[in-house]
Amino acid sequence: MSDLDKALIEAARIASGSSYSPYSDYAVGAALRFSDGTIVTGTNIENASYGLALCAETVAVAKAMADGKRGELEAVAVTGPQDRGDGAPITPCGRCRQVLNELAALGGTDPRILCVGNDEVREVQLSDLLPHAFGPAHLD
Ligand SMILES: O=c1ccn([C@H]2C[C@H](O)[C@@H](CO)O2)c(=O)[nH]1
Repeated sequence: MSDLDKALIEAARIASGSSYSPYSDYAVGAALRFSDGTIVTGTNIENASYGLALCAETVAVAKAMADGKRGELEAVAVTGPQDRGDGAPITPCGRCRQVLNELAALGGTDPRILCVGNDEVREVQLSDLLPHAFGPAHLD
């Protein structure tokens, strides 16, 4: 794995340290890398009204876009807790796939998604996770 990808995964892990997840105790970290090298991170933010939880990936996209970031989204790393489940790589939920797709479409990329597990990093493309996506082009 490249040093750039290792750094992206590390950034996601560090971000998960700020997770506010008292209800699930499931800290997720996400890190976005743009083609200019910029990294934007996010972590999950839960709510006493459980269904209002914000996922790490969605928070990262919101942070980037709120700061005016509109570049080419190159890669995304997602990390979860290492002591839960079977340690399989964590994959973005359905809503996060759609949210990521919007940012990716703006920059015209199909980003690599690095799904981090305990013993493995599974790399997929966003288009693998969300084939035939609905996006901004449909509204032209
Ligand atoms: O891709 C995912 C999947 C889940 N979560 C969060 C939502 C909730 O806070 C916790 C348990 O579902 O993990 C994310 O942040 N990203």
